Amino acid sequence: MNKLITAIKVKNLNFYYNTQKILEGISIDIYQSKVTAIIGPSGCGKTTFLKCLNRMIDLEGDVKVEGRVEFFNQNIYERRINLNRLRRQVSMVLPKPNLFPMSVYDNVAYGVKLVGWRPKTELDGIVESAIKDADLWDEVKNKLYKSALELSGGQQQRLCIARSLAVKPKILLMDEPCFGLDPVASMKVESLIQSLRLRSDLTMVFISHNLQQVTRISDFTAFFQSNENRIGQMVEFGITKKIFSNPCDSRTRDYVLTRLN
Ligand SMILES: Nc1ncnc2c1ncn2[C@@H]1O[C@H](COP(=O)(O)OP(=O)(O)OP(=O)(O)O)[C@@H](O)[C@H]1O
Repeated sequence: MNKLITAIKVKNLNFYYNTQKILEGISIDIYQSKVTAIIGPSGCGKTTFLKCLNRMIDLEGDVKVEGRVEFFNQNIYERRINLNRLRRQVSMVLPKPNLFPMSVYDNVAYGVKLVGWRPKTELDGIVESAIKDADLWDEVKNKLYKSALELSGGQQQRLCIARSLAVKPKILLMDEPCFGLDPVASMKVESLIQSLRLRSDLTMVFISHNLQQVTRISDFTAFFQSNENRIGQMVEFGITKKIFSNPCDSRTRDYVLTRLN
């Protein structure tokens, strides 16, 4: 493997909803241009962790974050951080498509327009290339001005990814991107992640309960689990092949083996 560059460095992260501790002592490096999967049982804090990486967690109300999350060496919990810029650079796709009740085109153009005015021809080019990057162009090129909500669930999810790609994020966070999709639609999202993997300018982090999928599309895997006090911890992090063939921790082995076989 080539020399790894850290895009996001998480150092000793603790997280609380109200006063309840949800995550404890999480330290992990997210490597640039690589795909990192977050796996673990329901309720161990995977989504919470993902939202800490671009401060979407701030929107959850009474929360407290301790420790550091550095995005290319800058602590994102510093006061002077520009949150809109951060969330463009570290973009997040949710489990259920959350498109706006607007046309396909306007959904993808939305974030780009927020950044600043551009001539129509330039905007058209950005929208087309983001939809192509999301492997969706052939399916929607004749429906650009129709409501995005008329697309199938799988197409809507790929359009959400196109909307994120349009603002040229450095990191794409995806929380169970195949949630609720049928196997064919799920496979299309998976192929899309595979094709985005070839891009050296994009780093991806995704949560999945489908461990077969994790072995197919991730380079690194982090296994999270709640401890006896029901606080989420990262049990193990490593190269996906190693986590699934020869993990260091018996808890990882138990989780992975019972779900893969
Ligand atoms: N907005 C909230 N306020 C209070 N507690 C919350 C909130 N959101 C989540 N929690 C709690 O935080 C803990 C971690 O939840 P989280 O959704 O991060 O887990 P998860 O590992 O992503 O679960 P799943 O795999 O089921 O999606 C759970 O105990 C959950 O009930």
